[in-house]
Amino acid sequence: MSDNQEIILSARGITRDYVSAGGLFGKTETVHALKGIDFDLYRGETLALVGESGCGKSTLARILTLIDAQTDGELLIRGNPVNIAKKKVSAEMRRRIQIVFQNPYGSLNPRQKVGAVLEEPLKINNPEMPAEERRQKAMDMLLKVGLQKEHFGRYPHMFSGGQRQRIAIGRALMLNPRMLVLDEPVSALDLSIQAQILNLLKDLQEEFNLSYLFISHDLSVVKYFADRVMVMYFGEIVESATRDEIFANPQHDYTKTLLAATPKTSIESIRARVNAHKETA
Ligand SMILES: Nc1ncnc2c1ncn2[C@@H]1O[C@H](COP(=O)(O)OP(=O)(O)OP(=O)(O)O)[C@@H](O)[C@H]1O
Repeated sequence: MSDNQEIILSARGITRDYVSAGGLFGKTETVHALKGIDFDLYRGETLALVGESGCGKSTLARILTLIDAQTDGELLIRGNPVNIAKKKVSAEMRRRIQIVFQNPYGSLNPRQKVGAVLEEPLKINNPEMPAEERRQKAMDMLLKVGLQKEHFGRYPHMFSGGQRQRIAIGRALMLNPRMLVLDEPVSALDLSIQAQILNLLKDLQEEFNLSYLFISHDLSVVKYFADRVMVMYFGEIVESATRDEIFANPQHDYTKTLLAATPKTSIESIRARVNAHKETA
């Protein structure tokens, strides 16, 4: 956890209902996707959100990144309430929280060269910025995420999955956010590439003092990567503790079930892969 305990984001009783028509006899149906989520995210920490498919992880990710509105409850960014449904949100707040999705293939525009992908957030956020300055910032970011100068003019399809995820991470960082929501950022990648991307994320976190909300179904990755862990089950956080506490002494039955389903070997192997990558880097 961070030394200075500065809270970047707080969720207080966040709920999200989805109401859909077309149930039996045309009745509406309500899915209670989130049922009162409470947590604080501190500066510089990685908070993992784990749970099985359908438990509400992506719904929470969309609310935290101001893509979707909560049905009830309060979201605070550095103490300031934000509510997109009530238009209580500034461009500055949007800038501060960015998201990286699981699928680097789907999240990049195939018709945009990498340089343009990286320049776009600056173009939208600060149209007055001179073109040359924008280009330079995009080029600096390209190198920072481990790509090369000559990649600037290439299209996304010319890159591997890992390289595309580097581009997506670079794009997310262009506006100097304080927080990234990482929604299964390495799940679509080969195991050896996962280690490289996790290392890149760790380096960037240290350099920019970033806070991460790290969504994952893979507890071996979480054990390597997270400082704290929240376990979600049917729209509720059923357990929340430090990484070491969760893995050594899980309290909730569902957490125990999740842990029992993760082979010890996979936890060891992610550590070995990451260390191997560090040695060759
Ligand atoms: N637009 C929607 N309309 C109706 N129900 C939805 C909608 N989006 C999500 N849900 C429902 O809300 C619940 C939570 O879904 P959500 O996608 O947040 O879960 P998840 O944990 O992210 O799952 P996955 O890992 O499969 O993406 C599920 O029951 C899902 O069917």
